[in-house]
Amino acid sequence: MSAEPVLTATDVSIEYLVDPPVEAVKNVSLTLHRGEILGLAGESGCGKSTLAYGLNRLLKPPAMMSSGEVVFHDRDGHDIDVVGLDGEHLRAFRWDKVSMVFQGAMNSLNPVLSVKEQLDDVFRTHRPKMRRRERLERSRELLELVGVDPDRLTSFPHELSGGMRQRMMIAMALALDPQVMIMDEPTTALDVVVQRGIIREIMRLRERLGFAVIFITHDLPLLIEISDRIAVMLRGEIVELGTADDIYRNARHDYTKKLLESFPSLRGDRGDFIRTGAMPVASALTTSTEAV
Ligand SMILES: Nc1ncnc2c1ncn2[C@@H]1O[C@H](COP(=O)(O)OP(=O)(O)OP(=O)(O)O)[C@@H](O)[C@H]1O
Repeated sequence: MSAEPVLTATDVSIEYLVDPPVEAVKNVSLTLHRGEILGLAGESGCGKSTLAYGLNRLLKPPAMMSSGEVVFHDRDGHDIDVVGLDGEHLRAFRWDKVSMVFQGAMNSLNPVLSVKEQLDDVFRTHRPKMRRRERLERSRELLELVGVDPDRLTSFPHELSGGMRQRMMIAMALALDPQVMIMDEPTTALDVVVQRGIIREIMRLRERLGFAVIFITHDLPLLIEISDRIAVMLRGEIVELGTADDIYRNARHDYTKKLLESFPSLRGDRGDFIRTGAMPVASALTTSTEAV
């Protein structure tokens, strides 16, 4: 992780314009650094997804960003005012600079197109100069990157296991070499062994490709395991933000303490294996390399 910022949010507030209006995100400021994994923790309904969607300009009515600034610091040195983007510029920004992996790949993948056709779509839209052969090579490479046999390119989503579909989503999110990936409960619907395999893959890819991650999950032990820093949200506000070690060992806010206590595996000595050793993820997660 570097100290160089890649995404800065300042005083972001987001409302759902329903009756009565819901203030889902309130004056949130945070900085995501290049290559860092920032975990977003907090109970259901605290505003994690709304904030993530806001950062990537994916909010749809009745959601509205009522105030705030989001700036993307591109690797070529330019700053992009994300809130001000529209039309072609917004389309080029999403996927290219910041991509997103949602829970439940079946809802995000197109059921009537093969994986190859879906990856091809991404390239044809964002990299119109790429030749057919290059697109195919890059698609095969992406599948290999996420631990799926490239021969699966011709498969349709329903022909793949849940874990493979989620890996395909990650491949699509990686397709344009984004600098930030927002992952909203990317493995929640999967069983624990599959989850661990995918999380390990994400960590490995992050090391190799250097993108930063905003990782959203209810699984606080997992967040402590994989994050560099963790932001704890409560009723739309970030009430604590610190290194994962600090959050785990020296939580200050009562709510963070309560959240930690609600995970028995984090209490007392049993939790001490977490984040010890040089490779926390490898130490605590299974070492199977099978793509499931
Ligand atoms: N379409 C909507 N209309 C009105 N209120 C909404 C809508 N979507 C979300 N909300 C409200 O906004 C608040 C934040 O919701 P959000 O989904 O961002 O929370 P979350 O922390 O991501 O929850 P979860 O972990 O369950 O996904 C909640 O109070 C929720 O009820």
